[in-house]
Amino acid sequence: MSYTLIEYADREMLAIDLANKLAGELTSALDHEDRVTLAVPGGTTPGPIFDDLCAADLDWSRVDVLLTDERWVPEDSERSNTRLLRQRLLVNRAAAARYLPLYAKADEPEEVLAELESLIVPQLPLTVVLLGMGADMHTASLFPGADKLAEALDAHAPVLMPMRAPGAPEPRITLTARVLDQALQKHIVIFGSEKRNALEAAARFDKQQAPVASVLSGATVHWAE
Ligand SMILES: O=C(O)[C@H](O)[C@@H](O)[C@H](O)[C@H](O)COP(=O)(O)O
Repeated sequence: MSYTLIEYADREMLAIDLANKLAGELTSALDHEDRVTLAVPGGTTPGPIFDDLCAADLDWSRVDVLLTDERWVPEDSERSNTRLLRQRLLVNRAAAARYLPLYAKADEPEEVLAELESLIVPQLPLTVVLLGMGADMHTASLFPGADKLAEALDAHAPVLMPMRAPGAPEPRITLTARVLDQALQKHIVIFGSEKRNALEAAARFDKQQAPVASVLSGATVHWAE
């Protein structure tokens, strides 16, 4: 399973360089496509990347932005990834992008799954995907031990799936492994030694134990201490 690892001097340099790289890939894709898609993670890692990327000089009006996964909480919750995106990515020049939601008001994701999925399906394959990873080797909301993990890792998985996992305090909704893996450009961003060791170990585990292994092939991993 071959991936490329880039080490950065610090997290700030990583954010600047990675934002430039993502913007460059979107710009190149826009040269020959009417519309392109950018999928990004939530969590605590990507905020500084969004702060740089939102200022990129490209035709954001032809970019569809979506999350790789969402926690099933209202948009005003501190835990909402949508909230993070609205505050730090869908601002500045990137405010012109179209946002494809992974959340709608409903008690459970199952109630609105088909509606959310129908907006995403026409935009596939994803042009550029940025993923985060947990030290438990989950990526997006593909958690080891999650109730529907096997189905979400399957080559014939639907595009979007609800997911509940022991390590996740609320239900999740996630793009499935095959959708993430089929992205034309794949990037994974991780900070710290614990995650780097986990990432390097992931290639030796099966995908059920290390879901991130399902998207590693051909990916670029961006790391800073
Ligand atoms: O909603 C989420 O939590 C994510 O999309 C998730 O997959 C995240 O990328 C990892 O859990 C890493 O999270 P941190 O960046 O907070 O360590």
